[in-house]
Amino acid sequence: MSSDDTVLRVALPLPLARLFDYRAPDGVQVDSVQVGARVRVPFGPRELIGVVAAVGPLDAGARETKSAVAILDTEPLLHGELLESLRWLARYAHAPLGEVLTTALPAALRQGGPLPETDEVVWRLVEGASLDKLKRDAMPHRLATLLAQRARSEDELDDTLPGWRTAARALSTKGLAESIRTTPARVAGNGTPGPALNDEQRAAVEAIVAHDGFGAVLLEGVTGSGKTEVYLQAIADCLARGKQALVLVPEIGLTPQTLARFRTRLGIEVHALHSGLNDTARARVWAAAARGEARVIVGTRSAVFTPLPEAGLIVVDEEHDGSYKQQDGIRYHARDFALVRGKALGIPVVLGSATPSLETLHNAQAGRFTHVRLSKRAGDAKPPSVRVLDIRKRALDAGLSTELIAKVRATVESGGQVLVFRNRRGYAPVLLCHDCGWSAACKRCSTPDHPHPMTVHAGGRRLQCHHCGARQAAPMACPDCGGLALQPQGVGTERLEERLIELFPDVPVLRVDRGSTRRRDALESLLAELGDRAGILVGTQMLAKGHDLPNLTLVAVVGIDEGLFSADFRAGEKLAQLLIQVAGRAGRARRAGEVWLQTHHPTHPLLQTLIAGGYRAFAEQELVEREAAGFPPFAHLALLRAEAKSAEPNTRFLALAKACIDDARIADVEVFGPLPAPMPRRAGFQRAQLLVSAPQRRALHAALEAALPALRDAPEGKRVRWSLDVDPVDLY
Ligand SMILES: Nc1ncnc2c1ncn2[C@@H]1O[C@H](COP(=O)(O)OP(=O)(O)OP(=O)(O)O)[C@@H](O)[C@H]1O
Ligand SMILES: [Zn+2]
Repeated sequence: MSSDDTVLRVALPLPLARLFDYRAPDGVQVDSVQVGARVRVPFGPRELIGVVAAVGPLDAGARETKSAVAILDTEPLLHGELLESLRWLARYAHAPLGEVLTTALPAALRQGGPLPETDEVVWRLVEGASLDKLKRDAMPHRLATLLAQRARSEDELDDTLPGWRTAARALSTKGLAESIRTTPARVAGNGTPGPALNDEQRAAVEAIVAHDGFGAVLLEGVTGSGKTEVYLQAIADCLARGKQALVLVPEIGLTPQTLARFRTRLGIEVHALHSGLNDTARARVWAAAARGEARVIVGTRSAVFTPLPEAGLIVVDEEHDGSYKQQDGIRYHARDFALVRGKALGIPVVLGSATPSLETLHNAQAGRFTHVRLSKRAGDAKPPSVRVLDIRKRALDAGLSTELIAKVRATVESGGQVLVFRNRRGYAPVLLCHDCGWSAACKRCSTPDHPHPMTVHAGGRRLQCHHCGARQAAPMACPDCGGLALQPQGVGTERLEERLIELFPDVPVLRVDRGSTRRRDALESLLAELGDRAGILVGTQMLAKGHDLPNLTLVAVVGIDEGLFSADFRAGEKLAQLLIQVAGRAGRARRAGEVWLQTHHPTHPLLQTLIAGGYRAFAEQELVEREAAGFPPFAHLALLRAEAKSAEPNTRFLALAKACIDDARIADVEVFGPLPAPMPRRAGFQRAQLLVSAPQRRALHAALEAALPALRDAPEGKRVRWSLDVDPVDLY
């Protein structure tokens, strides 16, 4: 094959399910171009960055083939396992490879930037430095003590010891410390040993490290049972074998507290990857991992795309967490993709949770995952006791019953901390006119049949739509009847906070939700400020995870009743997980914890089962029901969504899709719809959907495979925004 007849097949970031052929740039030997290298190519009037997916013979029927502008990588950026896994993902999501690669690469690399340098300035003590002359506990002494454990990069010092630079200068002048440029992670020191593991924890670590090759391990441990200690030991083992470890955590679980714990215990630089990093920093971590310099990477969802040339272990903490599912673009599930990668890499994957997803439990029961349990809390902590408070016919004060207020008072008076959990941000869920019954609805998200209420914020002065973000000032008078009887209905976290401050003026009341803690570390400093003092935290699910508050003894759950009656078949599972996780914040240290649950439905089966038998009993019952109803994990779903300014194009497109799937005549595939989405209008768009279900994945994929080519070309498809979600988590 002469190089004249050889072309580069390039994956471009376009919603087109094909590769694009280009000749090598002028002066470049086509044979020298490697699959996985980035390339800059002309596309219409613009230039795009793509990735070479294959090098192959020119298609005989091809018209003029343009030349690429430049090859950006001499070594392939994507190769080996990661490239193969991403190709798998493209097939599984029925998405163009170019879009999958765009999702997987850090923005700076996607835009064509060079693979960044990864050496950093690292501080260390000079040989034989004596700390005797330093004043104890002064900054230079504290810095020197840190450096005595191991050398540390400037980035890490910024995180751990604010204001360290002056101290470093002082140490350097005294000839005690020096800085060098090096690649960070190679400067391992000694970790600080953690608590001695209990028998269950030890068995769990052994079950993980026993895997020589791929194996999925479900680590089901009650809240506070020491799952993190198990991860840390397994990671230490992985490091000792000279391998890299990747740890995935939920979006709100990656706190500076977690990172500090990992760094101290492992005695090595831990690279964090999360949405708070800028593009350069992300690309640097990616590069450090690709070069094998980053040995431990802890990150949120998209960190699952980190290259791991020397992989040894992947951990997915809180594997049931909703934030692992990407909800737009390429709708991948980080836990599921972690399993795919683990298999391709031949390494163990640990899925940890106190409340495993039903998918994962089902896999464990079917024998596909090893199942290990931590059945009790670590150390001296006891499980919290749970009390259900029947509030039917009781007077409520900002949603709080008299008994509950008395209990909160008793708790703070005895020096304890209280968490009041309410999963609704804002002041009140609805603004209602008491004269005529008008209520404030979002103009962009409501239909005549489905008014979507706007949430009241700022003590009643502002209205906000939690779905499309629309905001406006609250009206002074009712727009319908002109009456002045507008009243916020129901209770959100803001209103609870306001009332609790009035009721308990002598203790700090802190509100924790997305409104109050936009910045990543804001929550951390709020909690640090509270310390061990008596006080009250009011919050949404942001408070349900990841935080160890030793002095928190009472968790009060108010207003979860909406969740008991949702139409979504996963609502029960989500509510059960949330309740167990929130309850798990209570009594994590020596003081015993209590959970009080206020409800109008004390006899609801979900609550009854959870209280009598815990998450286990709930999950078992729910699995039976899912099987009977033919829902996941006993069926596999794909959701085809369409949105348009009016309803008609959606229906046309989805009807066509249904016809295409029906025509394919794949056995056992069922199609439901077209139907309006559970939220039939959002931000001015009408929304409809088609649900495809099959008992076997293979049948589901065959049906999609058969229908998609026609849908991609159909004129009906050009009049709507449509997307396909394989394994949807939210059905709207
Ligand atoms: N073997 C042990 N002995 C004593 N204390 C332990 C032991 N293992 C863990 N702990 C302590 O128990 C607490 C809970 O541990 P850890 O955070 O690992 O639990 P977890 O299961 O990850 O918690 P959760 O998932 O509920 O957030 C921590 O303060 C930890 O230091
Ligand atoms: Zn809206």
